[in-house]
Order: sequence, then structure tokens, then C-alpha cells
Amino acid sequence: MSGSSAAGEDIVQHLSSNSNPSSSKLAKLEARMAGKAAPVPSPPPPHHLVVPSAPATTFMDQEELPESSSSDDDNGEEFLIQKNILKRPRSPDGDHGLAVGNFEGSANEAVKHSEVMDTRPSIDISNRKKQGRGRGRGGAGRGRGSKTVDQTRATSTSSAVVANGRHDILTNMESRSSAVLGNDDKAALQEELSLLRGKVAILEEELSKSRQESTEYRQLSDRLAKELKDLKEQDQQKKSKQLKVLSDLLIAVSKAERQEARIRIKQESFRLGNVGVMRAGTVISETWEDGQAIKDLNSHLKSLLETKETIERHRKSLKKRQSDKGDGSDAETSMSEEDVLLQDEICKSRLTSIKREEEQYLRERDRYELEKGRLIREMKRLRDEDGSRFNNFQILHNRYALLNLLGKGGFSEVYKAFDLVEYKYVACKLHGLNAQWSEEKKQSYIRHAIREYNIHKTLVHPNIVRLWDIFEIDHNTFCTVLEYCSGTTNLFSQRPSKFL
Ligand SMILES: Nc1ncnc2c1ncn2[C@@H]1O[C@H](COP(=O)(O)OP(=O)(O)OP(=O)(O)O)[C@@H](O)[C@H]1O
Repeated sequence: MSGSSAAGEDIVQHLSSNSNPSSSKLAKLEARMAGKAAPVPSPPPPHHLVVPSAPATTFMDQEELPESSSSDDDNGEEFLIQKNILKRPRSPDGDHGLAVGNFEGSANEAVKHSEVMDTRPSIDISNRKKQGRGRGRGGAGRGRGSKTVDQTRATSTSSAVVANGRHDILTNMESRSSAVLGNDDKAALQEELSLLRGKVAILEEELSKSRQESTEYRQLSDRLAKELKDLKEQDQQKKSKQLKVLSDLLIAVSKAERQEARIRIKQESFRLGNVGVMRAGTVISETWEDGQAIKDLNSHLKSLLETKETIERHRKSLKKRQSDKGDGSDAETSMSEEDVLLQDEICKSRLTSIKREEEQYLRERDRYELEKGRLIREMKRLRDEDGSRFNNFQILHNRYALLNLLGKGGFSEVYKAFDLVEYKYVACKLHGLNAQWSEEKKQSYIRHAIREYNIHKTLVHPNIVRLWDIFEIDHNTFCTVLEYCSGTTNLFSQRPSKFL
């Protein structure tokens, strides 16, 4: 306590000795406050009058008093009460209260707590003014944020007063004394302060709203992210389901096609012919046996040929009879010339019709031969398909669903396939290297295939199949993916195949 009162005296001395313009005002105000304490309107004694009962309180109020005290002399007390009422609603700040409380305790124990609270704006203002002076005019040209920061700084300055003791208090008081400004400035600052408080309250409200909104948005975004993830998973599941359904369908269709192809082969074999096994001693060989339709056709042709020969023979005999009649050797049995001519005409016309019929049969036989050739190729295809290691509807490269065999080349098998990414039919050419080949031969084959691939992929022409892709299947097999040419699998398709 003694330390605190000493501090109060120091403050007073300091204020008394302060030579800046505000100190004269301060003295004036002190005088006025002294008058308030003792209603006798005698001029207040200079320095020592500050010492009595409530100098600190007076001093605190002095800061908040209007600068032109001469006009307020009459109602100074009323003004002070008003000030207290105005400032009381402010929310108490522990740091401020503590800082000022220490000071006031040292100056006057009788100062009430409410008055201590009243002093806070003064500290705020003095700090603000001090800071304002340091950087130019306080609120002018600075944003809300900086004002709020100013307030914070003021608070921290007050805290520093407590922390650093007497010297800090003096410094603070010094700054406050130098911060005594005119009425207008003070009123403006008050106004600004209340404005800022209002703004701070609004900002705090907005901030809490924003925080709440941000929490809501974060929750919403989390929920949306989860929903998105679920949707993606669902989408993925749906896609894999779709692919499964699609490949199942494709497989079912391919199986049906395979079955249909075999049934048709049987029917056509009966009509056009089949491969039979011939055994000659120990040697077993395959021979072609014509089908019923070709057999019938051949027998028709044979009978036509026989008929033709008969007619030809008859014509010859007619001509012979005619020549015999001219010799007179067999006059009674000989036919009249007219009859011979008539018979010859009949033979000629029959021969012409037989020739026409024969030509028709021959054309039909050519057609049968063509069908027979296709049948033989289809039979070979089915046999190759049955013997292929890729005939079990594999999915290559996670993309190409192998279906039915289209054909077999020198070193390759070509499968019809469905591209599960591009959703289109393609032809997968599976190049198989002979396992018996030397490594050198294999490398040579691969080199040639890659060269072919590099040339082929650059070719774009309506009459050239496009080459889409190439990938390795295993050490001895790789695949090139080609544009699919339809019509190659349908054995009896009306459309001519470019491969036939
Ligand atoms: N793009 C395609 N679309 C439909 N079918 C095809 C396609 N490519 C090939 N084929 C079928 O595969 C069969 C064999 O193919 P290709 O003629 O290319 O083999 P190759 O050239 O003899 O083989 P290799 O290159 O191994 O010597 C053809 O006869 C044809 O039926």
C-alpha cells in the first residue's frame, strides 16, 4: 500500500512537472475538480492540492472531461455523473480493472470500484491516442481490423502496467496526460469507440454465424463427400454389374451362335457333303463325300448326258437311213424324206432343251461347289475353335471379351471380341509363337510383327481394317486388336466377305 501511494505521488509530481500543453489543461482540470470536492470557488493550489483524498479519481475523470472546462465549470459534477452512467454498460475487462485498480489503490483507497471501471475508457483512449500519435491520426484511414487491434493493444498495454509495476504506471499516466485532447476529439473518439464496439459486436455476431455456417458447410461437405463416395462405389458396382450382364449376354449369344453353326453344318453337310475317313491299309486319310443335293444334281446331269447321247445316236441313225434310201438298198423299210426331216428336227429341239437344262444344272453345281468350299472352311473353323486355348470366353487385357473364332492364319487365331471400354466389336488376332522355335526365330517373328504393326497403325483407308491396339498375353503370345469386319463368320451370308 505504501508503495502504491508513493506511486500516486510520483504520478502527481510527474504530471505537475509535465511541460507539454496538456499539462496546463490538466492543472486547470485539477483546479476544477478541487472545486468540485470543496464547493468553495477558490482557485486550487498548484501541485500539493492534487495529493488529497481523490486526486487519482479526479485525474481519471480529467481525461474524460471536455477540454474547454471554463464553460463547464457550473455543471462539472453533473457531467461527471453522466460520464459514469454512459461508461458503466461496458463489459468489464479484468486486465484493465486490475491495472487501474492498482493505481487507484495507491492513490486513494476510497475510490469505488465503479469508478475504477470508469477509468478503463480513459486508458483505452489514452493508449489509442498515444498510438494514434505515433502513426498519425488514429481511426482515419485504417480498417476495422486495425481498430480492433488497437483495442487489443490497449488492453495488453494495461496488462503491462500491472506486470511492470510503478514505472509502467507512470509511463501509462504520462501517455494519458499527454492524451488529453479537445472536446471534439474526445467526443469523436467516444463516438468512434461506441461505433467500433457496435461494429465489433456485429462482427462477433457475424463471426459466430460464419463459424456456425462453416461448421454446417463442413458437415454438409462431409456428407456430400460421403454421398459422392457411396455414389462412386454404387456406380462402380453398377458398372461392373453392367459389364457382367453384358459379357454374360455376349457369351450367351456366342454360345447360341456356336450351337447354331454346328446345327447348320450338320444340315449343310447332308446337303453339300462331309469329310469321311478313308482307310487304305494302315494309312488313314480324309476324303470328301458329296451330300445329297450334289449327288442328285450329278445324277440329273448324268441322266441328261445319257438322254443327250441317245438323241445323238438316234439322229445318226436317221441320217444313215436317209443315205441308204438314196442307194435303193432298202426301199420298203426306208422312211419318207419328210419323216426323216421331221424326226431330225425333233431330235435337234430335244438336244437344245437338254443343253439348256444341263447348263442350268452346271450353274447349280458351281454354286454348290462354292457352298461346299464355305462349308469346308466353316467346318475347319469349328474344328480350330474346338482346339483353341482361347475358346472359353476369356477377357483379355481387362478389356476385350473374346467370343467366337473368326479364322485361323499361318501363325495366328483371330477371334471376334467385344471391347468393354469402347463398347464395340473388334477382331483380336492372337499371334502364337511356336514353343519349339528357337529364341532367334521368335525374336525375328516379333520384330516382323512389330514392324507390320507400326506400318499398319498409320494406315487409314475405308478398304483397310484399322489397327487399334497391341499387347502381350504371355511369353509366346501377343495380341493385335483390329477393326472387326462383319460377315466373315456367317457362312451363308448373302454379303460377300472380303476374306473369302
Ligand atoms: N479384322 C477382321 N475381322 C474379321 N475377321 C478377320 C479379321 N482379320 C482376320 N479375320 C479372319 O481371320 C482369318 C485369318 O486371318 P488372317 O487372314 O489375317 O490370317 P493370316 O494373315 O493368314 O495369319 P498370319 O498373319 O498369322 O499369317 C481370316 O481368314 C478371317 O476370316
